[in-house]
Amino acid sequence: MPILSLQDVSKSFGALKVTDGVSFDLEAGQALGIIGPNGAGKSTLFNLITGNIAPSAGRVFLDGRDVTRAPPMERVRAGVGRSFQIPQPFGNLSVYENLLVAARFGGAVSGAEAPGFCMDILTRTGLAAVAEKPSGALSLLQRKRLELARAMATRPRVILLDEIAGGLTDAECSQLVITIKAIHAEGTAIIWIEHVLHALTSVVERLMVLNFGRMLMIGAPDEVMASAEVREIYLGIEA
Ligand SMILES: Nc1ncnc2c1ncn2[C@@H]1O[C@H](COP(=O)(O)OP(=O)(O)OP(=O)(O)O)[C@@H](O)[C@H]1O
Repeated sequence: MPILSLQDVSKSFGALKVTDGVSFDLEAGQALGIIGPNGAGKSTLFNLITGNIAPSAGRVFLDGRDVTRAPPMERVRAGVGRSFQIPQPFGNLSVYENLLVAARFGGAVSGAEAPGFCMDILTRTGLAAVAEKPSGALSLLQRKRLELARAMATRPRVILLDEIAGGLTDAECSQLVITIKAIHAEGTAIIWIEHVLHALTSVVERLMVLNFGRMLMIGAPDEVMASAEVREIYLGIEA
């Protein structure tokens, strides 16, 4: 059974149909990339998965359970992790303290377990050496790593990443990709919206193209990128 399933999900804001009949399944441990032009409805799709917005039509399932009307916190507890559901990092708190707040907020660990749990995530996301640093003093790459760490703090089985590679140099991006690959290799499913295509396609097994809220194509990344229609849409927006 897929861990996540969308069935004919649509969302309109007034007359604007932002998500138009999207259906797909995500199996446990799978990594799916999402690409599409600005305004294609990518972030809206994440909000529909996390429960931050309700669909106008269609259904969302987690582990076969209909969560279409379930609030965000219930979905977090069911294993959907996304960094921005947790309050933004407090710049004057340390990296470790920020993660502790996220872990306690997500309810994934008891007070006694939390320190070890958080240090383990900081190690896996490459932040152990800066655990005591105020998060406001981090480099961009480290802030991205903290975003990843916060997404992991709720013990997710699927992590939603929204343009996490944006703004990084090629070298920094490669370092972040190594960490994301390691998290994926541990069995965590990933859905990743990203304009930095080479980073995305080095991680995901499947790629979805959204255009005007509709799923234009989903499949193996090389097949999707070989499509003439996709190449045309993507012309000029590839990072
Ligand atoms: N709450 C809202 N109310 C009205 N319109 C909205 C709302 N949220 C999003 N939209 C509109 O829906 C469309 C899709 O937005 P969305 O942010 O999902 O696109 P996106 O593919 O993530 O774009 P980007 O790559 O720029 O982040 C846009 O036209 C946006 O203006």
